[in-house]
Amino acid sequence: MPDQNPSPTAMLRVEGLQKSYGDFVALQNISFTAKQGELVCIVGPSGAGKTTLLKCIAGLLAPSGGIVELDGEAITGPPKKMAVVFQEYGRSLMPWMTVRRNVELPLLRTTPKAERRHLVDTVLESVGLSAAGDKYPWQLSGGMQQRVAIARAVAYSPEVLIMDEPFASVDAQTRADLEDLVRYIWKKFGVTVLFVTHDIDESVYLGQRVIVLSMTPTIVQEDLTIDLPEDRDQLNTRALPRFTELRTHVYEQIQRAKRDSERRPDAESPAA
Ligand SMILES: Nc1ncnc2c1ncn2[C@@H]1O[C@H](COP(=O)(O)OP(=O)(O)OP(=O)(O)O)[C@@H](O)[C@H]1O
Repeated sequence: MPDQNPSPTAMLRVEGLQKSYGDFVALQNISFTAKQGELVCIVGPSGAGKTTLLKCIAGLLAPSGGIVELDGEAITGPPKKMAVVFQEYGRSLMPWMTVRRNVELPLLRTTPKAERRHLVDTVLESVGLSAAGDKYPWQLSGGMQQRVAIARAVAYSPEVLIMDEPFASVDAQTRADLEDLVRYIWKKFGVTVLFVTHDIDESVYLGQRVIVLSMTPTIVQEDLTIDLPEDRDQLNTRALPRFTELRTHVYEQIQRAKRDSERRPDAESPAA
């Protein structure tokens, strides 16, 4: 039975979410909430259903059962208050439009010109791309392109920002910079962030919570509070003994998820 009296501060509520592809149960029973302004990371073994979960939350896939609510309203299609940043930034930016135009695109029908210009300036500055507004995406590095995708998502003033493996295809140094950018943007704009990653260290570094998914059929195996100091930086935070403890814990949870799925006699092997 779903909670009849959910917390008034839950920006996102997922309750008993189930998703099947034909006979294959990808998500069995997923429940969690994210409060307004929280930064929640989701990790799990490959094929656990992270993308499926995000697509259900983003209104791109219809759940087979359960509830997904944004700000108290059921999600039945892509919600206006939500923006999504995917891994393939190359495919999400329009190569024939300048950076400025790309960022402005979702605002064209909703925001007057002067306000739009100001907004685009603000977000480009926030992601360190003030000087690149007149360039085209193909003139930028991968990391810069992903900054444009983040700027565009933020310009839209979403209440929830969904990020699906956004930094999987950039180099390690750029990745560290982009992680810091996410925390900066999150604090500056007060947006609720749901961040899916394969990278355990990244999830612990970024998140206020880390949700660990089990293998298919998937449930929430653990919802872990990351009790690291709020002010984080790549060198000092990652050198904290507590950081090591938390990453070890999440690593063990993911190993457990894999072992449990191998032991299940009826386990279906996920499609390649
Ligand atoms: N359209 C589909 N039809 C059938 N099965 C699917 C479909 N999409 C995903 N699946 C299956 O559902 C399961 C979860 O897939 P999903 O892509 O959500 O996992 P994931 O955790 O995001 O994976 P990865 O970490 O490898 O990106 C997998 O076993 C996958 O093969």
